[in-house]
Amino acid sequence: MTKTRGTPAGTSVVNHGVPGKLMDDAMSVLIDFFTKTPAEYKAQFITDARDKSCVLYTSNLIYDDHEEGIRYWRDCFIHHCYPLEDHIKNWPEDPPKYQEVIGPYSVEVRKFLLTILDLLCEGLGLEPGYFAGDHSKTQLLSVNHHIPCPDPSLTLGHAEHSDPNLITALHQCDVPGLQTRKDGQWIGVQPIPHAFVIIPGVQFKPISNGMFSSPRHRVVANTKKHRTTLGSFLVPTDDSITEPSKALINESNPQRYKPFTMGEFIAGWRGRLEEDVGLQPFVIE
Ligand SMILES: O=C(O)CCC(=O)C(=O)O
Ligand SMILES: [Fe+2]
Repeated sequence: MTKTRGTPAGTSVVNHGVPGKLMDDAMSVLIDFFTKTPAEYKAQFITDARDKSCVLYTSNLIYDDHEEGIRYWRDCFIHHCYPLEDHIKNWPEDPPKYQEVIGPYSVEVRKFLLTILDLLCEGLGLEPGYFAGDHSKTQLLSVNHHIPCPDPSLTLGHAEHSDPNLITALHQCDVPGLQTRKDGQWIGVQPIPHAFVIIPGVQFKPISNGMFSSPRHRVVANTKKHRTTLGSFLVPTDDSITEPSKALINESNPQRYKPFTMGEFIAGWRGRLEEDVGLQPFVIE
């Protein structure tokens, strides 16, 4: 059985079934991608077209639209992972082991996340497998790379946010930086070797009829070291419906959210950092 260590940012999970060697290989391939793969090769992934298979960008995908105009101290590489055979051919060929390592890594992380989702079903009164179809069909690997920052007091590696998707498994390198908010204070989420930090996304608030909130988190920049993290995101398809679990609704706990599709949610979300603002259109007053 998985051994969990509760932190307010979600939960760091070890003994999760993803082999430690595969995690180390994945981390080292991605560090190589950011630090050794020639810039001329990587330039092919820099694009404004958001429907491209792989996108390499700096700061925040949607910062031009962002009302606060926030810029992050990070580079990010993101691509689809599921179904593997549809996407692997579009992934980088430099480092040469990219596809050979990240293919099995993404398959194993997906299996693990689906197991976690089944455990969450129990607590939410949903039948096992409830999240296995369209709710979790889109799988993204989002890799953050933060170079050393001369003045961390001026910027953040990643601004405070909640993840807008269903669930995230975050794999940190050994350089700290992730922080979570608890009782108005920021607390560091220390990297634990071979652990994943599980971050339930904003979708769990309406699914749990308001019982769960998605943990708010941010990343502080570091003056000396590079920091790399691999985020595996499971995201509902655009037409998948999010709605409160019927098992949690009764006379004393009436339904608090209308059903909505992921497409409707994302159209209004557009990088808002507040989960409650993104969910506001679906609240039953
Ligand atoms: O890099 C980290 O530690 C966190 C990244 C994160 O929160 C995200 O990609 O949503
Ligand atoms: Fe996040």
